[in-house]
Amino acid sequence: MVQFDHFAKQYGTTTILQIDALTLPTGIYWVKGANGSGKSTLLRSMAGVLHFHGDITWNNLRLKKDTVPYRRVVNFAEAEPLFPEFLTGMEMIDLFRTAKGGALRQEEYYIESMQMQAYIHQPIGTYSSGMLKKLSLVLAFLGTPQLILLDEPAITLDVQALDVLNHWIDEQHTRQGITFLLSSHQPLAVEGLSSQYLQVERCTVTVTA
Ligand SMILES: Nc1ncnc2c1ncn2[C@@H]1O[C@H](COP(=O)(O)OP(=O)(O)OP(=O)(O)O)[C@@H](O)[C@H]1O
Repeated sequence: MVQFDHFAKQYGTTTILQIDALTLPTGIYWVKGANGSGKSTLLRSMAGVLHFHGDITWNNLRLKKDTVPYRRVVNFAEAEPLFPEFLTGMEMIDLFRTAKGGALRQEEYYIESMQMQAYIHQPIGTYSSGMLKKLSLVLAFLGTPQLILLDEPAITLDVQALDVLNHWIDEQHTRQGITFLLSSHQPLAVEGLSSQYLQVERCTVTVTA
């Protein structure tokens, strides 16, 4: 369960989001909203990447007080990921898996199902945008996350890769009870997607049936 407690995010003097109190039970949420409404700001705040006022809690872990344990179970993939170009995909995976406490060789299932074997040992600087996106999605599933935040996961993915991603989400939600927040401008074909979604509008976030 996610809880927002007097959450507010400003850039300079402009308030982008204000959520006094909001609880999100376990589930799969589609985060909707117009360009510039604050979807990425919301997800980046929840990931602990941005400074904000108030606090966000995942179960009993408060982001600001329990930062390390919170970030261990909350994984995030940026809309437009940026990684050091001189590292290989596998080196990034090793770094993330170790930091997130994932089991040895956990990544193999994800690499194989996304068919990334041919380039996973190549430097990231040689990757296309779709290859980079796939890597960022693999990283978001490593460790033992309880909440996964995916910002625009569908962009640059081919149809086959999108099917694989939908399967990962459905499988991890069903088997492990992982909660997902997925921001997307396109309708998502995830099987377990709840009928509720998060509507982000300037300054407000509402859960809508
Ligand atoms: N670093 C920043 N400095 C100042 N303003 C910012 C910054 N980042 C985002 N904003 C502003 O915050 C608002 C929300 O941006 P955000 O990227 O969260 O929107 P979004 O809903 O994800 O948009 P899109 O659908 O276009 O990706 C926008 O008005 C944007 O201009």
